[in-house]
Amino acid sequence: MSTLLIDAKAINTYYGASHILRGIDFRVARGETIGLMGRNGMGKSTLLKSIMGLVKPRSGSVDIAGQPMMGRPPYEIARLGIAYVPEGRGIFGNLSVVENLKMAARAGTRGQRDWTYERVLETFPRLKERLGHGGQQLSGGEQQMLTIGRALMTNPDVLILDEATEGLAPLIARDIWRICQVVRETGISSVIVDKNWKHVTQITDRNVILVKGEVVFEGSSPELHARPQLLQQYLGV
Ligand SMILES: Nc1ncnc2c1ncn2[C@@H]1O[C@H](COP(=O)(O)OP(=O)(O)OP(=O)(O)O)[C@@H](O)[C@H]1O
Repeated sequence: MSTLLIDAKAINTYYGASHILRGIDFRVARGETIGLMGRNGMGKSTLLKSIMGLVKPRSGSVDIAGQPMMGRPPYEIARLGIAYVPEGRGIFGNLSVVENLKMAARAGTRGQRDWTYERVLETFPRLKERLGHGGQQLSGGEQQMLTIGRALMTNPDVLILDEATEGLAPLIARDIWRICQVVRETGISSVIVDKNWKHVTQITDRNVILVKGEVVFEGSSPELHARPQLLQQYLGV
């Protein structure tokens, strides 16, 4: 079995005539935590959507767990163990917290059921206090936790978080980072897109920086920290 859970090669993605992703290679190995960084509009979300089958690249290949999946629908990609939490959430506002979580439950690709309803609630004590609430009655941070909790209920091999802490109060954001660490410790791979490079690089094995749809840096957190001029140049920090 391939050890690469995601193996995207030479991806070129367009929106109409705009050439957004320019020959990107991006891979995720089992157990790896990856930071995907870059300023606004550099193509991070488009890369994630290209992997998830939400946007079809014009050329390149996307293999998921060793299977060629480019152009396949998102649910088929999710079935291969990829859980995607898009920017801006996406819970079912008219369903309760319990319903949102329980409807997502399934075993992972190897039959694993590490993330049960009970474990998700232990990990997100705030949700436990809101079980009967409808999704739309939750605060932004609670909604984000519910989306992540729902993704974990699918027992994924890879968890993809696009701007999960965006707009959240610092205490709530800290809770999301704690959860990222728990996810890492349970051996699930993650791809984390976040503006806070300090938090990102604390938990990542590898970081990828995009500028105008191209990979301009790829390396470990110590490698990135050793080159502060890159942070300045590519992230504007
Ligand atoms: N549906 C769309 N149609 C046309 N252009 C789009 C669409 N979505 C994104 N774009 C453009 O594609 C480029 C890359 O956007 P993308 O959302 O992938 O960037 P990003 O790095 O995720 O940044 P952000 O943090 O702002 O989401 C931007 O120039 C954006 O304006």
